[in-house]
Amino acid sequence: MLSVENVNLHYGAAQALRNVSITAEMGKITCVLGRNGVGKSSLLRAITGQHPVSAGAIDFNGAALAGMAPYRRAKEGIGYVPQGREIFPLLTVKENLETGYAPLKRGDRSIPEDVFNLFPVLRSMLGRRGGDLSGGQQQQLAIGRALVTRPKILVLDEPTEGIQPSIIKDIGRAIRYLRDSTGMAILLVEQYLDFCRELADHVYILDRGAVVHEGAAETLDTSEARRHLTV
Ligand SMILES: Nc1ncnc2c1ncn2[C@@H]1O[C@H](COP(=O)(O)OP(=O)(O)OP(=O)(O)O)[C@@H](O)[C@H]1O
Repeated sequence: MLSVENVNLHYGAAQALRNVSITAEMGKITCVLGRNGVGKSSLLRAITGQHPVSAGAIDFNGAALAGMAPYRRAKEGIGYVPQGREIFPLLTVKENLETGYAPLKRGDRSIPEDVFNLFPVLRSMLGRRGGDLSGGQQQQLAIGRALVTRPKILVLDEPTEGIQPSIIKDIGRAIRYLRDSTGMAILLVEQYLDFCRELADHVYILDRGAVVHEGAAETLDTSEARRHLTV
């Protein structure tokens, strides 16, 4: 289980997270909803080690993460799919996937078959440059690359952003499959309410850097959620 407890995060004098506490359980999909600029990416940066926290604790399966370098967190099993995909445009699809080998021992360095079963387009495009892929294909590649690291928790930053509906469906199917077949934890930040409601087991709403709602997905009050998602 991932546990974020009373975390504050600052950019200089500006506070982006205020006393944020969330948990993401193994075998469950946890979704953090919020509109632009409320701190969703900052929360994931705190979890993956891209930005230091100013207060609070982050634990994953008993290991304290705060202060740990991002590559060490990857070794602990934190797989990250960043906002905007961050694909290497001049590397091939295969090479992009192989960048996920970095936290693995030499003997474990292979691309799991699941990556191609979930996203068959990646197999057919292995020799193409990342930059030649469509946005949806790049999103699938970014998820595939995170899966190469053999994560115990997959952390995704707005995977539906700018993606066409058919690929959003594929990504939803993949996330559900990963929860059900591997028992990994999945933590998703989103502003797409319907995607989140269909997939999530547990939902948080973030507003102005603070958690303003927490509960089981089936009890989510959609009109309250919409209120927090509109400017
Ligand atoms: N590197 C930075 N330096 C200064 N302020 C930042 C930085 N990154 C984010 N912020 C500010 O912190 C706040 C939270 O940003 P964050 O990116 O976490 O929000 P978000 O919910 O992920 O939004 P989006 O959906 O637009 O990515 C915003 O006010 C943003 O302007």
